[in-house]
Parts: sequence; structure tokens; C-alpha cells
Amino acid sequence: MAITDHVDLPTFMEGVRKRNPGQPEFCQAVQEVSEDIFDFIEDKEAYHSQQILRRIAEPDRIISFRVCWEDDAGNIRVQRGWRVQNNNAIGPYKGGIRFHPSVTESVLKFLAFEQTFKNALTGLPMGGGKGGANFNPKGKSDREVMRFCQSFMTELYRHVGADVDVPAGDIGVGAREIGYMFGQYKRITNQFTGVLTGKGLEYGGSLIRPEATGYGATYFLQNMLATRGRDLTGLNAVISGSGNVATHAAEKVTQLGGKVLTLSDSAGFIHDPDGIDLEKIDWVKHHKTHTRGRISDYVAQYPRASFTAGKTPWGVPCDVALPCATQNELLGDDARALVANGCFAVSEGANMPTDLAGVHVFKDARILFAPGKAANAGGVAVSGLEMSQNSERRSWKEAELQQLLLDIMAGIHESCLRYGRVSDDYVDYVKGANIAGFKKVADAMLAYGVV
Ligand SMILES: NC(=O)C1=CN([C@@H]2O[C@H](COP(=O)(O)OP(=O)(O)OC[C@H]3O[C@@H](n4cnc5c(N)ncnc54)[C@H](O)[C@@H]3O)[C@@H](O)[C@H]2O)C=CC1
Ligand SMILES: O=C(O)CCC(=O)C(=O)O
Repeated sequence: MAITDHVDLPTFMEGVRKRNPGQPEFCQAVQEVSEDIFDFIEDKEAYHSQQILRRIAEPDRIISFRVCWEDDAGNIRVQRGWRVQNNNAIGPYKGGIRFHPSVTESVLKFLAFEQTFKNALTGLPMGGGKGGANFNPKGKSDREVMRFCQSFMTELYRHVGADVDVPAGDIGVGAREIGYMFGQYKRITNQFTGVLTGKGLEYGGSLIRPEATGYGATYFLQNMLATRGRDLTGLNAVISGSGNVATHAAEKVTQLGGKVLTLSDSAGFIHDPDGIDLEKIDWVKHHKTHTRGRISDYVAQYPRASFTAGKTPWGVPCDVALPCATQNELLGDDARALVANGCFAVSEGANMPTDLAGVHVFKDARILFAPGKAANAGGVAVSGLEMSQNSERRSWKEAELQQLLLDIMAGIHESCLRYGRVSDDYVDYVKGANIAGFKKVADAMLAYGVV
């Protein structure tokens, strides 16, 4: 037996931490997955001898580059960009691009690692990747954002391609940024290919891609509720974030009969006791994507609401919660507060919004808890469908795409039941998602031998 075979979880994690110093988010994501995978592979010799988990937790490659751009005042600004290509065992690397000052290699490595399992869960042929830059689009003019995106793509273009690596949006990267990056790719390469998803409908984008992540997270919640004979009618929902995922989750929860009480941004949260209805959600969408204002401005528009600065919304009593902002925004104490206030279902729209302590609180309380890699997979799934449409040079109809999204989310829910059922009355969705995603990637890797 090789010395690295059959190490226990603490020893494995010690190695991960040693090889990835100063990368807490990445180590956290690996730990969360490994807690389940160690049990699953206990009696599966090939996964041990071929070091599959260790190989998935070591990105295929990390590309890092300087991004220089000129601001409106003529100053030269220097940022760092990355693309983490984690694993392409089951398809081209696929995953979003994040522009936010908090972006580090650790954050992008955790996101690319998570993306590998998430993409496998969709059933579509996509590997896992993620990219971004420590650039803050907030407060920048359109021209500044354009120059940054063009400079970013001028480096990235040589590492991506429709059959190689297909980036998309994430925090700070929406339709505007994708447009600027696609335009630059096309200009440099003289090729019109499906190198990015989340494109505008005029140039190869897919219907329902903007809605898909938030809608998908709500469909997953609906699937979980159905296992307990419930639906969203009359339920109070607490949602964090106010960007793409949060506003579309709020929209779908409302359409399905729930009442959304909160939204947030990095400055604090708003609580509207009357409910954030579809008209108010449209106002938030416009305010965030066009005015590019803060969520606190909601209170001037809808004075019965209150704004709490510097806090997250998890203390507001609710039946269901959808964290849709960012990683580690819901900690152990927040999870305890949610459970104590009667929350019985959580569907993660964001990536790893709940920290490990919070995950353990939800699992111990045996509430319905869907991890991001399962619940928010609707976005990348419709990105996969955008890739198919681009390859066919066709655009599919909305009804067909809506049905495919529903089917894919139901399929992911089924996979979680299959691998996560602990007893007649409890499904560990974290375990189900981790094992189902791992198995698909791992089996492909076994087929390739040592590469
Ligand atoms: N856009 C997509 O299709 C997908 C996004 N996700 C994840 O969903 C989450 C949200 O992404 P998007 O809505 O696309 O981004 P976005 O840029 O449209 O919105 C991000 C929201 O999070 C808030 N936010 C950022 N940092 C925060 C902090 N430290 N504390 C509180 N709020 C904060 C922002 O104010 C904003 O409201 C991220 O975790 C992302 O990785 C996951 C799957 C797909
Ligand atoms: O649509 C995509 O490729 C990216 C989606 C994404 O970044 C995510 O699922 O976290």
C-alpha cells in the first residue's frame, strides 16, 4: 500500500492546509466535501489508489495575470486577474468571472472546486473553473468598466475557448461586462464562438439565463418542501443579497405564493413587513443594475420598510431562508437564530454562504438544507444550454428552456435523495450533492488513468 493510501480525514486536511497556506476559503470548501467523501470511498479501493479526491482538490492549472487600465482621470491602474481551471474530466472548464475587491486566489480556488461538483450534478458535460479580478466596479463609469473588461480579456483570451473554457458572470459581472468581454474576444481572435455565456440575446445569449440561478434555487426549495408535503404558499422568506440571484429568487418565491421580507447588500439589510412584491422587486432590479445604487435607498421609496446597517437578515423570523449574496455570510450563530425562530428550510443561492459551523447546525437540527452546489446549479445549467444553442447556431424557445430548467433542478434533487438519504424522514442534501457530484467526476478520471 502506498503511504498516501487510506489516510484519515484530519491527516488529509492537514496536507491540504500545508499545500495551500493562507487560503482559508479553499480549505473550507475542501473540508466540507471531504467530510462526506471519506465515508463514501471507505470501501472503494480505486478511488484511494488513484488519489482521486486529492487530484480534484489540486486545480489543473491557475493562470494569473496583470490587468492594466486607465481611469477617467488618466491614472494608470493595476489589478490582478486569474482563471482557475480546476478540472475538465467531464467537459470544458465552465464557471463565472467575479469582479470584487475581495477576490483572491483562495476565493477563486474554492469557487472552481465547488463548480466542479455543481456542474457534474447538472448532468451536462461541463468541467469546473472560475475566474475574476480584484477590481471594484462600484463607482466606476461605464467607460472605465469597458476599459477594464477589454484589458482583462486581452490576457484571458489565450486561455479560453468554446471547447476549452467558457466563462460567464458572477458577482460584479453581469450583461454589461459580458458584452465588453465578448466584444474584445471577437475583436482579438476574429472568431464568433460561444466562448462566454450570459451573453445578450442579440449576440447568442439564451433566454432565461439571467433568471436561472434564482429561479433554480427556488425550484430546489420547492422540491425539498414537497418531500414534507409542503409548498411555498403563505411562507415567509428571508433573502440576502440584492443582485442577480437574490432578485430572481425573490421574484420566483413571490410568484409561488411566498412572502419575501428582506434583501441586503454589504452595507446592511432592508426588512419590509408588507412583503417585497413583484413591483418592488422590479424597482430593486432597476436600482441595482441601472442606477447602481444601494439597497438602503429602498426605505425612501417604501417607507414602511426599515434598514439595519452593518447586519445580516438572519435574525428576522421566517419559515425559509435563501442566502444569495456571498460566501460565509451565514455563520454558526446565524444558523442557530434561524432554527430557533422556526426556519425549517434553507436553499443556498450563493456559493458557500453558510460556514462550516452553520452547516453543522442545520444538519444537527435536521432542517431541509440545500448546499449551493445543488441549489444554485440552475444558472450554470442554462449556461450549458446556451453552449448547446451556440453550437447548433439556433435559439431555443422560452417554454422549452423553462421546462429544461425545472427538469434539471428536479434531477439534481433526485441525485441528492439517492446519495443523501440518511433515514426515512431525513435527507442530508449536502452529503447527497457531494457524493453524486464527486462520483461522476471521479469515474471519468478513473477512465483516463493517471493524467
Ligand atoms: N450569477 C449567477 O448566475 C450565479 C451566482 N452564484 C453566486 O450567487 C452569489 C451572488 O451572485 P450574483 O447575484 O450573481 O452577484 P451580483 O453582483 O448580481 O450581486 C451580489 C450581491 O451580493 C451583495 N454582496 C456582495 N458582497 C457582500 C457582502 N460582503 N455582504 C453582503 N452582501 C454582499 C451585493 O451587494 C449584491 O447585492 C455569489 O455567491 C455567486 O457566486 C451562484 C451561481 C450562479
Ligand atoms: O454560468 C456559468 O457558467 C457560471 C455560473 C457560476 O459562476 C456559478 O454557478 O457559480
